[in-house]
Parts: sequence; C-alpha cells; structure tokens
Amino acid sequence: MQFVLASESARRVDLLRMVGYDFVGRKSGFPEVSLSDPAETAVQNARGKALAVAEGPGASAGTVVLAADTVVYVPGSGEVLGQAKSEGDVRRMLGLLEGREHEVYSGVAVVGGDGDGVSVESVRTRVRMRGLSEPELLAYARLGEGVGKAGGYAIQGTAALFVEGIEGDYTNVVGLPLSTTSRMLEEHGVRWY
Ligand SMILES: Cc1cn([C@H]2C[C@H](O)[C@@H](COP(=O)(O)OP(=O)(O)OP(=O)(O)O)O2)c(=O)[nH]c1=O
Repeated sequence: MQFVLASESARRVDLLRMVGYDFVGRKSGFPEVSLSDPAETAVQNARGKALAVAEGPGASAGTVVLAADTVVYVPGSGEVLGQAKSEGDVRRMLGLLEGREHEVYSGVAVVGGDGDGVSVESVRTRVRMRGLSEPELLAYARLGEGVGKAGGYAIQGTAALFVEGIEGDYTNVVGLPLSTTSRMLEEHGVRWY
C-alpha cells in the first residue's frame, strides 16, 4: 500500500522517519484557513491538505494520505497564532507567549486505505514559557528559527531554553502527535512495523 505524507514540513518528515514509517512526501498546496477556534482551525486545515493530495494527480484508490496542521493559542485571547512570517511576527508572537501558559493544537487527518472516509482528530499540549527580557526576545527573533513556525518558536531548537514545562505529547508541539497519528494510521491499514 502506498503511504503519502501531504506535507513540506521537515519536522513532520523527520518525526515520521524517526519512528520507522516508510512514505513519500507530497506538497498539498492547500490554502490554510484561520478560524476563531484553534482546534477547528487545525482540523480543517489538516483535512484540506489530506484531501487535496488524495484527490490530486498521482494518488490511486489504495493510497493512504496523512496531513497535519499546527497552531498556537493563548486561552482567552481570541487570536489563533499560525506561522510567523517574519522576524517582526516572531517578536510579537513571543511577546504574547512569554511568562504564561499557552496551548498548541495539531490537527491530524488520514484518508484512504482500509479506513472509511477521512479520519480527523485534534491533539492539545499545554506549554508553560518563562518570562523573556527585551534583549532576549530580540535576539531570538533575529535568529530566524521562529520564522515558519506556529507561534513563532521551535521547542526543538533554541526556544527549548524558554519552555519550563509541558503537559501532553511533546511531538504534538513539534508538529505531529505521533501516538495519535500511529493509531489513526493503523485504522487505515498503515503500520510502523
Ligand atoms: C510550536 C512549534 C511549531 N513548529 C512548526 C511545526 C509546523 O511545521 C509549523 C506550523 O506550520 P503548519 O502550517 O502546521 O505546517 P507547514 O506549513 O510547516 O507544513 P505542511 O506542508 O505540512 O503544511 O510550526 C515547530 O517546528 N516547533 C514548535 O515548537
């Protein structure tokens, strides 16, 4: 059975390879939406990415397609933070996150294979970030690491220095909740072993 990851994210590719899955990557080209609810945003984007590839050229009937989307949310803020697009975005987003707790939501979608229709789930991890001084905020923004990352930081990089603790799946923060993903893949006939 062919297993396709509908993603260009190096983090998702690395996570899936790390645990032993055999797959090919494909770009979805899906234009991401941003809604007021973080879980709904992540799920709708993951579903859209998976279906765009499953219904696109090159996917046969038996192909299993996996896609994900990650967003960051400060409870009560009403603003869902997607990818930081610039250093300025990183500075602004980290300013919202430093010194408090936030939530990271990844939506996961799997379509095709043995399963019926599209399976979608969202996973939440709570992250507590320490306070950051203005020089530290600017130094991190200048690094560039946070550009292209949801919420403007990478827990797997230098921003590990800022994270005091998490509650939930670490891999969910990096972009793909592996435990949930492997259960969903299994339901569609894809195993890591
Ligand atoms: C919070 C956080 C996010 N991220 C990343 C994971 C995602 O790649 C990115 C959020 O962007 P997404 O829009 O979820 O995905 P993407 O555009 O990078 O990739 P795809 O092709 O699959 O659509 O933020 C980290 O790498 N580390 C972190 O600590």
